Amino acid sequence: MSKLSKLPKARDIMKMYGIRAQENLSQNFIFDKNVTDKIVSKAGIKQNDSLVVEVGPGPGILTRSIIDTGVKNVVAVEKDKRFMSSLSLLSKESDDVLKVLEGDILTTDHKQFLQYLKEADQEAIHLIGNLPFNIATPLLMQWLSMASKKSGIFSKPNITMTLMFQMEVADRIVAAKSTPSRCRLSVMVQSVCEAKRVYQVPSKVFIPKPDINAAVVSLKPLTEPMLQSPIESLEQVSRYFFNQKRKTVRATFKKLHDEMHSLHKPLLLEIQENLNWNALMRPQDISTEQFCQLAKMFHEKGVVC
Ligand SMILES: C[S@@+](CC[C@H](N)C(=O)[O-])C[C@H]1O[C@@H](n2cnc3c(N)ncnc32)[C@H](O)[C@@H]1O
Repeated sequence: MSKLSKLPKARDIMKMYGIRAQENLSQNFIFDKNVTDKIVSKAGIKQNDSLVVEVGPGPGILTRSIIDTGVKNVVAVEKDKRFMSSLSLLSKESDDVLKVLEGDILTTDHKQFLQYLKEADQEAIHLIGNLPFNIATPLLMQWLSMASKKSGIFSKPNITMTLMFQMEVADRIVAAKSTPSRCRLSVMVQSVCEAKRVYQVPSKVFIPKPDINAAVVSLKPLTEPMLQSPIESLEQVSRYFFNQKRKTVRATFKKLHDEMHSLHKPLLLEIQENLNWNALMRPQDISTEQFCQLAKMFHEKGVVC
């Protein structure tokens, strides 16, 4: 039995410190360790893996499941200072495997994670979290951008993200082309990562219970990059196409042509000819590779949407 099991239960922590869930921090807690153990098993964390970064540990049940794997370092970033006392107790009990940072994950300097890795470390790194739903998509976009530029923690190889999203967002992240949930987010994610939905979590496991179910998604940066332009070009191109979701590719190119500066019009026609796409496709039928190809051409020719 884990020595952490001697610590107060999460519900008792909430009572002891008089903590109530705050909606503005998207606090929907999981108190059932069987569920958090399952999330951790989906992450594939192994004993002696170098580092797990957890977003928003809150009362720390998922954190306990992570520590129980025997990983060398866990860095947990929590914005709500009301959890600091119980998390430092957990840190002590973990023999300092757990390091707690009070702050906002969106602005946390990744040097605070990198300090726990050796220069030549090739071991697995995990980013994990029952994400606060109000920052889940902006955080994912930030990490995709960093992964595409190999900056921050993404300068290291062998990173896996195991992240909980609202079910509808998880469906959009993993949606294949020509499926109903396909959108700009699917293209952005799949241009940088391999994405799989690995665990469906019913709303009843959360306290307070949200209106919708959630799902855990596993994301692994591609070893052979598909994106050959800055991710911002892909962002711009895919946004333009998905803003006219019902239009065919031909109609979208025509609209773009009409809106463009006259200097760019010949370049656009050249791009269109080289693409050799089915003009009757709609944005959801365009593959991620095709969007990346388009973004590269736009970037190289200096054309903006
Ligand atoms: C959905 S709860 C999950 C809590 C806990 N991991 C669990 O599974 O029970 C989200 C957690 O993220 C924290 N949080 C919200 N916004 C944050 C931010 N910008 N940076 C870091 N933590 C944040 C909340 O305070 C809360 O503890």
